[in-house]
Amino acid sequence: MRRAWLIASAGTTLGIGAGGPPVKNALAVEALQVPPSTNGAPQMIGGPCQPSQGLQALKDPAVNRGTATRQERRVQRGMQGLLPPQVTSLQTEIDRAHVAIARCCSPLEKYQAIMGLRESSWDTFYGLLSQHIKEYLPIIYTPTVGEACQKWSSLLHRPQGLYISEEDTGAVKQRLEAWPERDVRVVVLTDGQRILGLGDLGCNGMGIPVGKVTVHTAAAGIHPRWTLPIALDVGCDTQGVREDPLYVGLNQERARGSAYNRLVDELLGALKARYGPRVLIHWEDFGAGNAFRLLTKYQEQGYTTFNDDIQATAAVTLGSLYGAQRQEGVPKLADQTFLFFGAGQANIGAAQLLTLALAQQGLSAADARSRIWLMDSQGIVYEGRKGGLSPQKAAFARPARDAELAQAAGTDLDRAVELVGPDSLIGAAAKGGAFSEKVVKAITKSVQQRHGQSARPAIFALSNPVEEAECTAQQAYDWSEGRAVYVSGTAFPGVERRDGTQFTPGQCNNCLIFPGIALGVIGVGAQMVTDAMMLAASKALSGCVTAEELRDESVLPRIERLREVALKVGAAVSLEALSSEIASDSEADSRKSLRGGLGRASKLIDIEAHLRQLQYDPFNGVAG
Ligand SMILES: O=C([O-])CC(=O)C(=O)O
Ligand SMILES: [Mg+2]
Repeated sequence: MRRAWLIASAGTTLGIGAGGPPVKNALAVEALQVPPSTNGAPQMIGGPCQPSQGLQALKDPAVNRGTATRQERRVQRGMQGLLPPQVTSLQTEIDRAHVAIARCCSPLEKYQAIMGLRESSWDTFYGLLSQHIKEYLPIIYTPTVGEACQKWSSLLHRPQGLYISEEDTGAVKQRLEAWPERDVRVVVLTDGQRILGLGDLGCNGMGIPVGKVTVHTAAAGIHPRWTLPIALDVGCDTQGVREDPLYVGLNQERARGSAYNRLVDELLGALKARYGPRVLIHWEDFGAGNAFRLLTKYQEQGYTTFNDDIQATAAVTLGSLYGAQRQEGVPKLADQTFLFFGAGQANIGAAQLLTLALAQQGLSAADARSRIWLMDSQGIVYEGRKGGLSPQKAAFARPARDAELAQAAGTDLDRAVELVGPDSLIGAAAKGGAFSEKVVKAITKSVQQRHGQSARPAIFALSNPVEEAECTAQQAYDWSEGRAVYVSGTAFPGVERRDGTQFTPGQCNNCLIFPGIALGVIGVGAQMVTDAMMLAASKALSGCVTAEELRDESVLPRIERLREVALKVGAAVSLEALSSEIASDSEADSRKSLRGGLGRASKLIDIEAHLRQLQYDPFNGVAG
């Protein structure tokens, strides 16, 4: 079939392949109200001018709605006979999927069934997620996605993203052309080196960007067409992964140095050339040695980019600290001492953002840093420690006068807590069980000594998946005699109080932040992702927490409110981009009121309305 691609200007209505945001049905082909392109690329809408027919159409997840396909559509697209005669609502299709998935016996079986649905019908899949997000988020995302990555090589998939391997060096542009979509706005990229807390899974890490783009759509309504998951395969240093005869990746040690850099550079250049200068690059689960370096390098080169594990995790951690402050007994942020256990991307990012938050509360940068202690596998980080420090750790190294204390603590966390006397303990070291009874008792005692009997420590066990968590919610509660304000990276079941009542602490996962960042950036065509935008996101997140959630010991909004939270975070991010003049001119000009003289609250409402218009809604698609 001859294929022709349509190039559209913002706001026009075109006949194209199905699946975009809603609209009129002119010319007996799907019509799409083309949302304004904010990535600076010519807006080419993917899809042949002639819509696919019959079985071909039903194999397209953007078109297929199963029995919810309208009769006229069945006739137009030659689908009669290929579908059972009953024409139902999308709700019936969703209910059918729900029943079918409920038959699966394990989380991994559910993962396979639901991801199969994603490959078969976007509207049914995202409709199902919108109605059952609490049930399915732990399947499509952490923790089950971790198990899926560990077993990726023995799962059956249809292509869900792009694999770019070291062998593609020199031909990345051509590989990128295999991806059918012309208007991609968010690329989630991993090299698989540090998948959750599971280590180097190489090419099997693909499950993570696939899960993240799914959450971009489910939470922020980023259209599935606008997202592209990429696994960069440069090898894998985990012997066990490579020895699996079914392993799908390159059977080699990880490429490093110039070979690695050349491939990343070529990929980033190709993405920019194909999708425009403002395509959002979301880095995910890179090793610490590359994560900071690549982020800085491509920020400096003018890419619109953020690292989820550094910046979005930082924003949700800071959001949790803001939320914790709203609980009675928790000292104000500016009066606290913070001990970060683990000095990897998550905790360094959180320490960096916290420094900015404290500066906003009037502390000098030096004073802010003096409240922060970092502890890694060699103990407390201090100036002049043997073996040297990375620049990121060096920024938080304790002055030489603390060397003696650090040496006395050694690598014992309970000793460090006794000596430092923190009010907040933030664990992100992927050391399951590191917050022992002794540690929890020591921090509870130290907070009470400094701030009085009713004071409460913040204990954050952020490592993923669940077996890597530093302590469970129940342990934190029991060992602190009910005082700990607790959050975890992966959801825990409810905690039983001594009086028999239950409560459920919040889940401090970057999924409360990254979808809103993408929505906020895309919504105004922001040219970069700044720390100020991350701070704005944290504040918006903690602003979403309700009094009822606080009463239920959740200092973060409930995960089932993901979509509502993404919109609030997105609006705050867009507003920050507009105020600091980093929104693209064309987009901001088309929405003068967003820049205009309205008050902050009215502007936020106006921006939310604008962002809502851009969101994909499975119940309002064109495919039916
Ligand atoms: O994926 C998650 O649940 C959070 C995350 O980014 C990580 O742990 O690397
Ligand atoms: Mg991650």
